Amino acid sequence: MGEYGKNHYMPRSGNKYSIEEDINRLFEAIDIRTSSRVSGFSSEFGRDALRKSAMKRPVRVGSSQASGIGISEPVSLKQALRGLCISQASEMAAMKKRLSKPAGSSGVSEAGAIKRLYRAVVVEANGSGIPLNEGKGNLVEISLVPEKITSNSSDKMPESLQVPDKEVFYQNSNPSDKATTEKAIMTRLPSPDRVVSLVSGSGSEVSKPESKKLRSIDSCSINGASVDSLQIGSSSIQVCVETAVPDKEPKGKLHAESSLSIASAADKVKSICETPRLIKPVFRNKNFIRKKAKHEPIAVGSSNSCNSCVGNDLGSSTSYLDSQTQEHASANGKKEDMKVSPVSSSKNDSIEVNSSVVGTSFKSTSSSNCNNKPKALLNKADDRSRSREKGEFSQSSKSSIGEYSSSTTTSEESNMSGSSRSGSRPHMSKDLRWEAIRSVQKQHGSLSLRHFKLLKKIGCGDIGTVYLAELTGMNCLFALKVMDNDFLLSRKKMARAQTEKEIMQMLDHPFLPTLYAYFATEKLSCLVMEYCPGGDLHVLRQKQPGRSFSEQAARFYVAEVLLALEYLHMLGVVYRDLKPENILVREDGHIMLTDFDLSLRCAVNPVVLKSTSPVGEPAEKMSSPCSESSCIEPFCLNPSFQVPCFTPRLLSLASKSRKIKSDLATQTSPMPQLVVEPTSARSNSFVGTHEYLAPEIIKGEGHGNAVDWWTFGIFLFELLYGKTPFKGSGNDETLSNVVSHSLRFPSSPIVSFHARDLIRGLLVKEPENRLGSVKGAAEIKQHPFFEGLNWALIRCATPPEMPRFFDTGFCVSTTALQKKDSSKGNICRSPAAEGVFRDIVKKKGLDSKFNIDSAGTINYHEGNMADPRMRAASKRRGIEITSISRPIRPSDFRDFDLILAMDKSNREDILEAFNRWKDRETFPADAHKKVRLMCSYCKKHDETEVPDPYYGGPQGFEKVLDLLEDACESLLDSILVENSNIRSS
Ligand SMILES: Nc1ncnc2c1ncn2[C@@H]1O[C@H](COP(=O)(O)OP(=O)(O)OP(=O)(O)O)[C@@H](O)[C@H]1O
Repeated sequence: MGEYGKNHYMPRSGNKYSIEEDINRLFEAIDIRTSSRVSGFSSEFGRDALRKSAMKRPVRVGSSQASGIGISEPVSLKQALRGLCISQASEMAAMKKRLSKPAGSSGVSEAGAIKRLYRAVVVEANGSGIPLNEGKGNLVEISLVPEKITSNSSDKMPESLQVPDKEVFYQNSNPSDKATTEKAIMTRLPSPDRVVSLVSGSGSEVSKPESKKLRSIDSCSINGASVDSLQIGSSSIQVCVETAVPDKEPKGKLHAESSLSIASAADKVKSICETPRLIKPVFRNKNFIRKKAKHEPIAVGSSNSCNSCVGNDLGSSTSYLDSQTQEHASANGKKEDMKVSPVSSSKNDSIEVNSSVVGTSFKSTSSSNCNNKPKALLNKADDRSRSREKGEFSQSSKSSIGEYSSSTTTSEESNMSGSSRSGSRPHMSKDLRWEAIRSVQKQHGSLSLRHFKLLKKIGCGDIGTVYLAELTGMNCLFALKVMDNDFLLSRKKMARAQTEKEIMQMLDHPFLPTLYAYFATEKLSCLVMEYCPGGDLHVLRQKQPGRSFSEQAARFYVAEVLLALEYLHMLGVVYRDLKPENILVREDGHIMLTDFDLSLRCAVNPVVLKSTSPVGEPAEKMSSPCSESSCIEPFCLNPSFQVPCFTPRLLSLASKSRKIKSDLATQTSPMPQLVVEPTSARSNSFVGTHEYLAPEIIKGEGHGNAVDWWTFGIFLFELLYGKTPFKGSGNDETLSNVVSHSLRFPSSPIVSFHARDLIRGLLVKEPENRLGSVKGAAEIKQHPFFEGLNWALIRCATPPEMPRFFDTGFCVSTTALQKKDSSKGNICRSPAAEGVFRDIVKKKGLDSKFNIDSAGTINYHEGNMADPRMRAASKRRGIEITSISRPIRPSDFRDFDLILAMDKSNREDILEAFNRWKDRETFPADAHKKVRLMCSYCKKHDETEVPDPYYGGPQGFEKVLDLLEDACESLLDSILVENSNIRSS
């Protein structure tokens, strides 16, 4: 990690970043004679020479002269391997975890994985005698196949869902194909477990610690090539050195090959996402295109607004939910089940439910929605619903189209390893939501719908309805996606639901959703996900001046989306439905890419591409390794925050031609590049959203990973210009425009050259020439539009916009305060005390961060009080922070000294509680007047937008706590004075 690691992690923890050491040791242990061969190898790592050599030719494995990964380019391979094993965005989280754990405590060793991976590559390269990359010449392929999460027995889908699900798979296949494919699946599966897992697809966790461990390497020979399969956490990495693999599979024999490929071991390392082209898309497909219900205003209780709306069956009206909410408060679980059951006549409600915790979450910086205020969230969700109903913001004309060719899924399934996967994810096992889920499971044996209180319907999609739900008794909020099995079966959407669930089970990334649990009954299937209170980017864009984001904000959002897509591609998932509507805003302002039911799953073959250098290219044009410790490039050894390393400097020259640009990018990246892109993925499904559909999908030419880079271009365009580039008056015209119209940029708003250049590179109609299609996200990240961006730390960056409402409420008390006031029993909060508090924060220049609510509560504008670090720090200081997930109660005013109400929308609740409390308690006579005064004070500060220097960092917490402590003390003094006044009067 070099300076980077030292600067940013070591001082805090005192630990070293072990992965780098491990890698270094690994490389030292290998007899690398680079220096003798490479002239000019003078620096510590011989970077100059390495760079030159790297630029001349791609990596050659097994060749006699200085070839082989790690021999001619040890540094770059090292970096490449690191990049492979830890996606850059999650690297931070992984490090955090490592640093917080005692050495050796983790079952997963990324360094170990790298070693093994490296060993496998080098051994193969040097000694196997296997014909190496004859056809491809210069590529070492490392297959990274996401491992299928298997179900445990309790995670099986209901019987009724299994067979029909297969039917969905094969809906468009002829019987013989189906039989072949089924047979192929069965042939490949070694154990009944796997059959269950693949057929039911109801995989879920096995969150046992040992399953995190690096597994043994299974070796096999595939078509003469050696394949080593190595499992790291959730992924099985298969290392192979194989003969040339065509980038594109030949067309025409797609279906047959699917079946065959499933049966053949070679498909472990090959993409087998071939799908028969069953439907000629383009305009013939338009009958299948229908508007997605979610884009229609939520019609309460209407049946046609959303076919899949479980909520309709449930009685989806707001009033219903409200009443349900109330009933929940008093009724038993049975009643809840009945309410939730879509056809309640049967009271099924047997909601037997085989639940399973899927894994362990991370989200270290984002607050958990545990202990929040459901009511507040309810209000917020109400607001959002109202907005939709009014068509104010979220009325999007963009509807997803999901027309699958069925065998895609089949082949994808076959690619998933059937072995058991640890449910544990390498991040934040301490997430309160996991604890809450586990606790309920422990208590009741399993998790079911009756354990959730549905607070609000958030929205309705193509395959299900999403509710804001509280895990009863746990003060934890989740988004609960409820799908009606009968509906899914009758509409042949079971495969989509299955795909979504299976993909979500694999995810462990800051910008992708965490699936906490999955359970199903005969009637319903439910996904328990992380709840995002910030709405979606479509809505957020509409709120911007001019309905478009500033370039800075757009850059932030697209960068986070890029990292999410990169991670998905590494897992072999082509997302296919990128659009602002599918990007939710977390409460910390960072994004979450959702909705995977249209995604394509396939194998991915990581490729280490060695850069080539044109003869005579002056060395100065190549980015030099950073000697000045000023590089922000995560792969750089000397990163810093200002000057990007390896960023192409000549790209502007290349704007005339994608080809030239790509070459230049290669030239300026002297290191071999690791490309983990599902480049050979192919599907003929007609899926996506009209305005976002890539030309190759519309033309029915078969598509692969490049569709995500097309949609990425449209997405950036829309964020910047407030509209998509090819939108026509109707869907047909839009599709026609996509295929035939050239890209034009509106004259306003003014958008920078770099942004336009990036869009131009992405919106190339031929997928093979599109930016990102060959080298994936890495290529896009290098574009000057992103210059200066610190990819690894973006999750800690301050988002352009925080959700308007903090949907969390916190009550604070200090033990000291309570003791001091024990004589009185009740602490009487007074406006005078609040005045003192206000003065203090004002004096400290922090009055825009804290204000006093009309109810006399103190609002803290930024930061996340629920963060476990915050809690731990406050505990050390004897301050107790209790986060609550319910409306404020009158007694809270007695029990807590400070009530930090994070959600301004629930002010009325607070005021009501306050008034009820005050009626029964002693209170100064002028309270009402003061309350009014504070109200106007509050209003003023509502409008204040302040940067957030305290957000996210430990020092920030400390400062907040300082402030809090001061405030508490002052408050106490005033309270005591006030109380004694009251007593004496
Ligand atoms: N985790 C979440 N937190 C908050 N809101 C969510 C969450 N997941 C989904 N939503 C919202 O719920 C609504 C329905 O989502 P859902 O994914 O079911 O439908 P969709 O996005 O229309 O996708 P599809 O129809 O393809 O399933 C959307 O408005 C979405 O923004």
